[in-house]
Amino acid sequence: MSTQIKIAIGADHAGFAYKELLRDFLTDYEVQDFGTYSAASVDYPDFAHPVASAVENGDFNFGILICGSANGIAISANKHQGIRAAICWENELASLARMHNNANIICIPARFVTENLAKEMVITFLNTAFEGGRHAGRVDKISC
Ligand SMILES: O=C(CO)[C@H](O)[C@H](O)[C@H](O)COP(=O)(O)O
Repeated sequence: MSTQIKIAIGADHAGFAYKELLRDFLTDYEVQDFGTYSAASVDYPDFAHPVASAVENGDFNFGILICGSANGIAISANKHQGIRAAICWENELASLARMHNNANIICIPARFVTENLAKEMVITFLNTAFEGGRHAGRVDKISC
């Protein structure tokens, strides 16, 4: 059952509409909204860091972050030791981010993907397992 999976979601103003959409779409999951709560201009690190911390400390299984390009949120989230945040703009990338990188946050570029693709990528991300094997040692080497 996917109901026990806890997801932290956050966005800046560029990702606000997609954040609202995805939060309401993920009815089978326990989702906590870390903001932003309007389309007013904000700074993406103010939302990326709380989501990353919440995943890093184990309170949430996965994070979803959304901004315009996804670069700012990914750069911010990946400052956290326990975070592997992957920018995805095709469904296969969402799958590979889990299978090969054991990514725990999906970063979505709202200005470059459709709403339907964002939904599809999130479902793929949440339902794809890490393959381990040859990828496990590589993932272990990421931390420095
Ligand atoms: O990654 C980003 C910044 O590095 C995001 O795309 C932001 O959403 C973007 O920079 C916001 O731009 P705006 O012109 O202030 O709307």
